[in-house]
Amino acid sequence: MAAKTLFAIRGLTRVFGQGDSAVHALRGIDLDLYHGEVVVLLGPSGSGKSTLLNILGGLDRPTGGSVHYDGQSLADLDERGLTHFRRDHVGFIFQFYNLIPSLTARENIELVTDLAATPLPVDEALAMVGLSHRGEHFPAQLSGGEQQRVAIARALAKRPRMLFCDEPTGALDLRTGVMTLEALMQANVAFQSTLLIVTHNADIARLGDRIIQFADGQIREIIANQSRAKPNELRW
Ligand SMILES: Nc1ncnc2c1ncn2[C@@H]1O[C@H](COP(=O)(O)OP(=O)(O)OP(=O)(O)O)[C@@H](O)[C@H]1O
Repeated sequence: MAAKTLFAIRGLTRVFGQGDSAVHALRGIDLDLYHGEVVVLLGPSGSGKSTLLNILGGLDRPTGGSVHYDGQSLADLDERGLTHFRRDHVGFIFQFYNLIPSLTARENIELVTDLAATPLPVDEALAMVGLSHRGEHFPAQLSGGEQQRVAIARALAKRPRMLFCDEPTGALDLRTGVMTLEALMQANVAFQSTLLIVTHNADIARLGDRIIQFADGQIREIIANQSRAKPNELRW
């Protein structure tokens, strides 16, 4: 059976600014993302990776082309519709964890579970990332890797169909990076969440079902990976 398309992206462009100072961040992207797959996006700094994630996640709008999510054109959604799309279907993981410092790990996750349609209980989300014992701690009392896992628990708690991960291990060492990636892969296994992982780290690409090589706002190559590596097999 053919894989179900979650995102259909056609002729996508994004230009920042105008005239001589215009930056063509995306120069015509055609891509399908399939339900339940893990896609790794590799490319040099400034090649447009974050711009693509922001548009797919409903945080930014394209200059041209189209994005359909499960058949729905994102361009047809008003701001309220985009907010619902983000809230109900997608999770974001960034390099710097974006936790609210004055809230405990549990309270940071509750921010999401209070709004989501069918949330995971907070304790289950914490358990999935191996932090059951840390729910009452504040971000400043947690290591970088632990903070990132709280951020992942927060994203997982909405059982997202799509998880966008922008350099999720960029600030972490190997050991904590591996734990972080294992937490992400849990979402893929437990909820069949589609993962789109942006990284500079070519070794992380081995986790993907497909590896997309980006350059200068365009897709240069898409490589299908027949034997996905496990996070604990990676080295960097
Ligand atoms: N809001 C903005 N205004 C103007 N230019 C922007 C804006 N956002 C991104 N750009 C430009 O668009 C291009 C693509 O940026 P983007 O952040 O998508 O690249 P990236 O591949 O994610 O880079 P990195 O790996 O360094 O995060 C860059 O030249 C960047 O300077």
